[in-house]
Amino acid sequence: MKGKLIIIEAGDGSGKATQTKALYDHLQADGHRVHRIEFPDYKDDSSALVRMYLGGAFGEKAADVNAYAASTFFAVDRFASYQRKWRDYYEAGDIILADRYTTSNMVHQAVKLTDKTERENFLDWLWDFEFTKMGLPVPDKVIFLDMAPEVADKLIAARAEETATKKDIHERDTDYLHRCHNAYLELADKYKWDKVICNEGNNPRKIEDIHRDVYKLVDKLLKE
Ligand SMILES: Nc1ncnc2c1ncn2[C@@H]1O[C@H](COP(=O)(O)OP(=O)(O)OP(=O)(O)O)[C@@H](O)[C@H]1O
Ligand SMILES: Cc1cn([C@H]2C[C@H](O)[C@@H](COP(=O)(O)O)O2)c(=O)[nH]c1=O
Repeated sequence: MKGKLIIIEAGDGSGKATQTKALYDHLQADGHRVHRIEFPDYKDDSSALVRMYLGGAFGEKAADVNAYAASTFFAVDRFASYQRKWRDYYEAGDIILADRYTTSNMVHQAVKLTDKTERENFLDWLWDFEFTKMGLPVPDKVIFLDMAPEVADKLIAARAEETATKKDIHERDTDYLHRCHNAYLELADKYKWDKVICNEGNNPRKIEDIHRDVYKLVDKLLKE
Protein backbone atom coordinates (compact mmCIF):
# COMPACT_ATOMS: atom_id res chain seq x y z
CA MET A 1 0.00 0.00 0.00
CA LYS A 2 1.32 3.44 -1.00
CA GLY A 3 2.01 5.98 1.75
CA LYS A 4 0.96 9.60 1.98
CA LEU A 5 2.86 12.41 0.31
CA ILE A 6 2.20 15.71 2.08
CA ILE A 7 3.58 18.99 0.77
CA ILE A 8 4.21 22.16 2.78
CA GLU A 9 4.23 24.89 0.16
CA ALA A 10 4.61 28.68 0.31
CA GLY A 11 6.51 31.67 -0.93
CA ASP A 12 10.13 32.26 0.03
CA GLY A 13 10.71 32.85 3.74
CA SER A 14 7.13 32.02 4.76
CA GLY A 15 7.96 29.38 7.38
CA LYS A 16 7.99 26.13 5.35
CA ALA A 17 11.10 24.69 7.01
CA THR A 18 9.86 25.73 10.45
CA GLN A 19 6.43 24.15 9.95
CA THR A 20 7.71 21.01 8.22
CA LYS A 21 10.02 20.35 11.18
CA ALA A 22 7.24 20.97 13.73
CA LEU A 23 4.88 18.64 11.85
CA TYR A 24 7.55 15.96 11.50
CA ASP A 25 8.28 16.03 15.24
CA HIS A 26 4.57 15.88 16.08
CA LEU A 27 3.83 12.96 13.73
CA GLN A 28 6.87 11.08 15.03
CA ALA A 29 5.70 11.63 18.59
CA ASP A 30 2.29 10.24 17.51
CA GLY A 31 4.12 7.06 16.47
CA HIS A 32 3.87 7.42 12.67
CA ARG A 33 6.57 6.25 10.25
CA VAL A 34 7.43 9.62 8.74
CA HIS A 35 10.27 11.02 6.60
CA ARG A 36 11.19 14.63 5.90
CA ILE A 37 12.50 15.80 2.52
CA GLU A 38 13.13 19.22 1.02
CA PHE A 39 13.45 20.78 -2.39
CA PRO A 40 15.78 21.98 -3.70
CA ASP A 41 17.92 19.18 -2.22
CA TYR A 42 20.75 21.69 -1.78
CA LYS A 43 23.19 19.31 -0.08
CA ASP A 44 23.03 16.77 -2.91
CA ASP A 45 24.92 16.87 -6.22
CA SER A 46 21.55 16.49 -7.95
CA SER A 47 20.81 20.17 -7.27
CA ALA A 48 23.92 21.45 -9.07
CA LEU A 49 21.99 23.17 -11.89
CA VAL A 50 19.45 24.58 -9.44
CA ARG A 51 22.27 26.09 -7.38
CA MET A 52 23.85 27.55 -10.53
CA TYR A 53 20.50 29.03 -11.60
CA LEU A 54 19.59 30.50 -8.19
CA GLY A 55 23.17 31.73 -7.78
CA GLY A 56 22.92 33.72 -11.02
CA ALA A 57 25.16 31.60 -13.28
CA PHE A 58 22.64 31.89 -16.15
CA GLY A 59 21.59 35.48 -15.49
CA GLU A 60 20.93 37.73 -12.54
CA LYS A 61 17.14 37.71 -12.94
CA ALA A 62 14.64 34.83 -12.70
CA ALA A 63 13.34 35.82 -16.16
CA ASP A 64 16.78 35.17 -17.71
CA VAL A 65 16.00 31.42 -17.74
CA ASN A 66 12.69 30.45 -19.31
CA ALA A 67 10.08 28.53 -17.30
CA TYR A 68 10.59 25.25 -19.17
CA ALA A 69 14.39 25.19 -18.82
CA ALA A 70 14.39 26.20 -15.16
CA SER A 71 11.65 23.67 -14.33
CA THR A 72 13.75 20.82 -15.67
CA PHE A 73 16.63 21.73 -13.29
CA PHE A 74 14.27 21.41 -10.30
CA ALA A 75 12.50 18.32 -11.67
CA VAL A 76 15.74 16.41 -12.18
CA ASP A 77 16.76 17.17 -8.58
CA ARG A 78 13.38 15.82 -7.43
CA PHE A 79 13.70 12.67 -9.52
CA ALA A 80 17.13 11.92 -8.03
CA SER A 81 15.78 12.39 -4.52
CA TYR A 82 12.75 10.14 -5.17
CA GLN A 83 14.76 7.31 -6.73
CA ARG A 84 17.47 7.22 -4.12
CA LYS A 85 15.99 8.55 -0.90
CA TRP A 86 12.28 8.01 -0.39
CA ARG A 87 10.54 5.88 -3.03
CA ASP A 88 10.94 2.67 -1.01
CA TYR A 89 9.52 4.29 2.14
CA TYR A 90 6.60 5.77 0.20
CA GLU A 91 5.82 2.44 -1.44
CA ALA A 92 5.98 0.71 1.95
CA GLY A 93 3.19 2.97 3.23
CA ASP A 94 5.16 5.61 5.17
CA ILE A 95 4.37 9.32 5.38
CA ILE A 96 6.61 11.61 3.33
CA LEU A 97 6.66 15.28 4.34
CA ALA A 98 8.08 17.60 1.70
CA ASP A 99 9.16 21.21 2.07
CA ARG A 100 8.31 22.31 -1.51
CA TYR A 101 7.68 19.96 -4.47
CA THR A 102 6.49 20.18 -8.11
CA THR A 103 4.01 22.70 -6.70
CA SER A 104 6.90 25.20 -6.46
CA ASN A 105 7.61 24.86 -10.18
CA MET A 106 3.87 25.33 -10.77
CA VAL A 107 4.09 28.72 -9.10
CA HIS A 108 7.62 30.10 -9.34
CA GLN A 109 8.17 29.11 -12.96
CA ALA A 110 4.61 29.62 -14.24
CA VAL A 111 4.66 33.29 -13.16
CA LYS A 112 7.30 33.91 -15.81
CA LEU A 113 4.53 33.44 -18.40
CA THR A 114 2.18 36.40 -18.46
CA ASP A 115 -0.17 35.17 -21.17
CA LYS A 116 -2.99 33.12 -19.58
CA THR A 117 -3.05 30.43 -22.31
CA GLU A 118 0.72 30.07 -22.29
CA ARG A 119 0.60 29.66 -18.52
CA GLU A 120 -2.13 26.99 -18.72
CA ASN A 121 -0.14 25.16 -21.40
CA PHE A 122 2.93 25.27 -19.19
CA LEU A 123 1.01 23.87 -16.20
CA ASP A 124 -0.34 21.00 -18.33
CA TRP A 125 3.14 20.31 -19.69
CA LEU A 126 4.66 20.35 -16.19
CA TRP A 127 2.06 17.97 -14.75
CA ASP A 128 2.70 15.52 -17.59
CA PHE A 129 6.50 15.92 -17.35
CA GLU A 130 6.94 15.44 -13.60
CA PHE A 131 4.04 13.13 -12.71
CA THR A 132 3.56 11.07 -15.88
CA LYS A 133 6.84 11.04 -17.79
CA MET A 134 9.20 11.18 -14.79
CA GLY A 135 6.82 9.11 -12.66
CA LEU A 136 6.98 11.24 -9.51
CA PRO A 137 4.02 10.65 -7.20
CA VAL A 138 1.14 13.12 -7.13
CA PRO A 139 0.77 14.65 -3.64
CA ASP A 140 -2.04 13.46 -1.37
CA LYS A 141 -2.24 16.87 0.26
CA VAL A 142 -0.74 20.28 -0.40
CA ILE A 143 -0.81 22.79 2.46
CA PHE A 144 -0.20 26.36 1.36
CA LEU A 145 1.14 28.62 4.11
CA ASP A 146 -0.41 31.93 3.20
CA MET A 147 2.01 34.53 4.57
CA ALA A 148 1.54 38.08 3.26
CA PRO A 149 4.57 38.83 1.05
CA GLU A 150 5.36 42.04 2.97
CA VAL A 151 5.69 39.96 6.17
CA ALA A 152 7.76 37.26 4.41
CA ASP A 153 10.04 40.03 3.04
CA LYS A 154 10.80 41.04 6.64
CA LEU A 155 11.49 37.43 7.72
CA ILE A 156 13.83 36.93 4.73
CA ALA A 157 15.70 40.17 5.50
CA ALA A 158 16.07 39.25 9.19
CA ARG A 159 17.31 35.76 8.34
CA ALA A 160 19.78 37.06 5.72
CA GLU A 161 21.25 39.39 8.32
CA GLU A 162 21.27 36.79 11.09
CA THR A 163 22.89 34.04 9.01
CA ALA A 164 25.00 36.35 6.80
CA THR A 165 23.81 34.51 3.66
CA LYS A 166 23.44 36.07 0.23
CA LYS A 167 19.88 36.17 -1.13
CA ASP A 168 19.29 34.06 -4.27
CA ILE A 169 18.05 35.58 -7.55
CA HIS A 170 14.40 34.91 -6.64
CA GLU A 171 14.74 36.38 -3.12
CA ARG A 172 16.43 39.51 -4.48
CA ASP A 173 13.43 40.26 -6.71
CA THR A 174 10.66 41.53 -4.43
CA ASP A 175 8.28 42.18 -7.31
CA TYR A 176 8.70 38.58 -8.53
CA LEU A 177 8.02 37.22 -5.01
CA HIS A 178 4.87 39.29 -4.77
CA ARG A 179 3.65 38.01 -8.16
CA CYS A 180 4.36 34.49 -6.90
CA HIS A 181 2.07 35.12 -3.92
CA ASN A 182 -0.81 36.02 -6.27
CA ALA A 183 -0.10 32.88 -8.28
CA TYR A 184 -0.18 30.81 -5.06
CA LEU A 185 -3.65 32.14 -4.30
CA GLU A 186 -4.87 31.33 -7.82
CA LEU A 187 -3.36 27.84 -7.90
CA ALA A 188 -4.54 26.99 -4.38
CA ASP A 189 -8.08 27.50 -5.73
CA LYS A 190 -7.49 25.70 -9.01
CA TYR A 191 -5.85 22.60 -7.51
CA LYS A 192 -7.77 22.58 -4.17
CA TRP A 193 -4.73 23.10 -1.97
CA ASP A 194 -5.46 23.71 1.72
CA LYS A 195 -4.61 27.20 2.91
CA VAL A 196 -3.38 28.22 6.35
CA ILE A 197 -3.29 31.94 7.11
CA CYS A 198 0.12 32.77 8.60
CA ASN A 199 0.03 36.49 9.36
CA GLU A 200 -2.13 38.91 11.29
CA GLY A 201 -1.72 42.26 9.62
CA ASN A 202 1.96 43.15 9.50
CA ASN A 203 3.11 40.36 11.80
CA PRO A 204 3.49 36.61 11.49
CA ARG A 205 1.16 34.47 13.61
CA LYS A 206 2.81 32.46 16.37
CA ILE A 207 4.67 29.38 15.08
CA GLU A 208 2.66 27.11 17.47
CA ASP A 209 -0.67 28.53 16.27
CA ILE A 210 0.20 27.95 12.62
CA HIS A 211 1.38 24.45 13.51
CA ARG A 212 -1.92 23.66 15.23
CA ASP A 213 -3.82 24.50 12.01
CA VAL A 214 -1.40 22.50 9.84
CA TYR A 215 -1.55 19.49 12.15
CA LYS A 216 -5.37 19.50 12.14
CA LEU A 217 -5.42 19.18 8.33
CA VAL A 218 -2.89 16.35 8.34
CA ASP A 219 -4.54 14.48 11.19
CA LYS A 220 -7.82 14.55 9.24
CA LEU A 221 -6.09 13.17 6.13
CA LEU A 222 -4.48 10.35 8.11
CA LYS A 223 -7.82 9.36 9.63
CA GLU A 224 -9.65 9.21 6.26
N1 LIG B 1 5.57 32.32 12.42
C1 LIG B 1 6.79 32.81 12.50
N2 LIG B 1 7.05 33.86 13.30
C2 LIG B 1 8.30 34.42 13.38
N3 LIG B 1 9.37 33.96 12.67
C3 LIG B 1 9.18 32.92 11.86
C4 LIG B 1 7.89 32.28 11.72
N4 LIG B 1 8.01 31.27 10.85
C5 LIG B 1 9.30 31.27 10.43
N5 LIG B 1 10.01 32.25 11.05
C6 LIG B 1 11.42 32.61 10.84
O1 LIG B 1 11.47 33.18 9.52
C7 LIG B 1 12.59 32.71 8.79
C8 LIG B 1 12.10 31.95 7.55
O2 LIG B 1 11.47 30.74 8.00
P1 LIG B 1 11.72 29.37 7.27
O3 LIG B 1 13.17 29.15 7.02
O4 LIG B 1 10.98 28.32 8.03
O5 LIG B 1 10.98 29.70 5.90
P2 LIG B 1 11.03 28.96 4.50
O6 LIG B 1 9.70 29.19 3.89
O7 LIG B 1 11.45 27.54 4.66
O8 LIG B 1 12.14 29.78 3.74
P3 LIG B 1 12.78 29.50 2.28
O9 LIG B 1 11.69 29.66 1.29
O10 LIG B 1 13.79 30.56 2.11
O11 LIG B 1 13.36 28.12 2.29
C9 LIG B 1 13.41 31.85 9.74
O12 LIG B 1 14.40 32.68 10.31
C10 LIG B 1 12.38 31.40 10.79
O13 LIG B 1 12.97 31.17 12.04
C1 LIG C 1 11.61 23.26 -5.43
C2 LIG C 1 11.45 24.41 -6.37
C3 LIG C 1 11.82 25.69 -6.00
N1 LIG C 1 11.68 26.71 -6.86
C4 LIG C 1 12.08 28.05 -6.41
C5 LIG C 1 11.33 28.54 -5.21
C6 LIG C 1 12.34 29.41 -4.48
O1 LIG C 1 12.24 30.73 -4.98
C7 LIG C 1 13.67 28.77 -4.84
C8 LIG C 1 14.18 27.84 -3.78
O2 LIG C 1 14.46 28.61 -2.71
P1 LIG C 1 14.33 28.25 -1.15
O3 LIG C 1 14.14 29.61 -0.58
O4 LIG C 1 15.64 27.68 -0.79
O5 LIG C 1 13.22 27.33 -0.90
O6 LIG C 1 13.44 28.05 -6.04
C9 LIG C 1 11.19 26.51 -8.14
O7 LIG C 1 11.09 27.47 -8.94
N2 LIG C 1 10.84 25.25 -8.51
C10 LIG C 1 10.93 24.20 -7.68
O8 LIG C 1 10.55 23.04 -8.06
